[in-house]
Amino acid sequence: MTEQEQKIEMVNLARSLFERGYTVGGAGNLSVRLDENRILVTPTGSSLGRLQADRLSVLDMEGNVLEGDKPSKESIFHLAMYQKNPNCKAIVHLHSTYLTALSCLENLDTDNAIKAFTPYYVMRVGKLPVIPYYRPGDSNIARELGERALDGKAFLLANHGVVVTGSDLVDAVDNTEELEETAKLHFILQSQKVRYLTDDEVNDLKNRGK
Ligand SMILES: O=C(CO)COP(=O)(O)O
Ligand SMILES: [Zn+2]
Repeated sequence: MTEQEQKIEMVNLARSLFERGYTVGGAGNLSVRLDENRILVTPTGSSLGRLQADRLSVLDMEGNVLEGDKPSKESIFHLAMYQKNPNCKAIVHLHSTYLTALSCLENLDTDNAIKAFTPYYVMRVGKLPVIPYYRPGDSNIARELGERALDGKAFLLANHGVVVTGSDLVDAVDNTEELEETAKLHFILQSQKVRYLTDDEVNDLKNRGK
């Protein structure tokens, strides 16, 4: 894909997320690793429903702006994750309803906020560690996500939202949609007796990919 095609893909996927209610207002941000030395990221304060390809921010790995508008205030955590995990090629950060609701609960299991009860959650995401609350844009989010970037594909930011990675932007968006759906089911099933997948069932899925 050319760089221009990657920009257009980001605009289209962001609009699709916005139109289906995964994000509102100016919340959330997306990024893609363009090459060894540069990332593409959504501008700060922008609605994911109304991005423009030629205004997306291009940054070097130190966070210097090479092209486009002022980048997301969360670019520092995006950069930290790319620097620590070379397999991470795209990142979606949203305040989607069910995952954000989950992030506000007390007494979450910080190693894994959603225990597996469906195969696609295991195949696409696996587990959901929780990062403690810091204000949006705080460099501590970058420090924590950098330290844990190799631990998994998705992270819940306490009292804030979710961060999901992928092998490209389509993969990161698909992982995010699956995870938001899993959080929704988690709440629907809240007062029911759930049969969780057994360790053997989870391991069998892990070995098969998606
Ligand atoms: O979700 C957000 C902060 O956590 C949105 O911030 P930006 O508009 O700077 O990307
Ligand atoms: Zn946010």
